Amino acid sequence: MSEGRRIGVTGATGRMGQAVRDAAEERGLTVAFAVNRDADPQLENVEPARRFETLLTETEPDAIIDFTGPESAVEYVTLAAEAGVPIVTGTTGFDDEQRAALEAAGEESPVLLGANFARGVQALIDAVTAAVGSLSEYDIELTETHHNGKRDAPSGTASLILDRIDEARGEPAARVHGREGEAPREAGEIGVHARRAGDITGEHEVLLAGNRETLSLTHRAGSRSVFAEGALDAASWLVDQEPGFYRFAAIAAKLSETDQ
Ligand SMILES: NC(=O)C1=CN([C@@H]2O[C@H](COP(=O)(O)OP(=O)(O)OC[C@H]3O[C@@H](n4cnc5c(N)ncnc54)[C@H](OP(=O)(O)O)[C@@H]3O)[C@@H](O)[C@H]2O)C=CC1
Ligand SMILES: O=C(O)C1=N[C@H](C(=O)O)C[C@H](O)C1
Repeated sequence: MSEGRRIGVTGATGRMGQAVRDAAEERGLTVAFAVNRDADPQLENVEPARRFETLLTETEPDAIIDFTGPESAVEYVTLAAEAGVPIVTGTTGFDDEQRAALEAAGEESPVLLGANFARGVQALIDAVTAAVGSLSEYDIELTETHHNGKRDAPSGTASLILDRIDEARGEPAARVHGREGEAPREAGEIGVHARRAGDITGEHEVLLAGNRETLSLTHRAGSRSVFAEGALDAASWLVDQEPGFYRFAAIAAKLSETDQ
């Protein structure tokens, strides 16, 4: 997002909300408002979530960036769309109904969803798709590792990668979440493993194994600023778009050509 633009931030005191505000400040953007569910009245510049609608009208931001939880993200996306303000959400863990609500909001105003705003993850997905295409008979296991505060599992990124593998294979694979007891591997299934530990920012590994070789493709995020920068780039692109429901994966390549 370019200097001088004004953004609203939801989930502002969360891990990502804080990273977005820091990245915005570094770029010379103005945070028009910041809200959090239970904002501490002692905290400067963060208001309680119930003031969201009022702040939308009062501060007229160019775009909103949301990293909260599925229920609240749907609420913010719906309200922003009604007000005609473009909104980027990086929240993960949506169910089908919530996803449909996000898509419906896109009919009124630009809405962009991204399960992972790191450029390296987009490259990982491309590499995985290519590998699955040429190693079609190999077993696949996916492991994602995140900090101990993460709520949803598997990660939004893991689900995205699994969807792309299904597309590359031309059919949906059975997703086996962890294994316990007598659980021999069935042909074609994908084992999915979610680890939660310490303050790990986010790692995704796709393992492809044949009988005499393995290929391991891994992305590790070194800092949340990677996600925050990607979300700001997405917002910068979104403010010039017509109403619609957009996915980060579909525009990431355009951003890397222009903004980096
Ligand atoms: N797309 C991407 O690149 C990335 C996506 N994410 C996703 O972003 C989301 C947030 O992650 P993270 O920042 O680590 O989580 P945190 O729990 O650290 O932050 C979420 C924040 O949202 C606040 N919140 C919850 N409900 C509301 C509400 N109704 N109104 C306003 N604020 C609210 C929480 O407040 P309280 O603490 O009071 O509940 C908290 O401050 C997750 O879904 C995560 O998977 C994370 C990293 C990168
Ligand atoms: O909760 C996180 O931290 C992250 N969530 C996203 C996800 O669920 O894929 C992206 C990133 O891995 C960090």
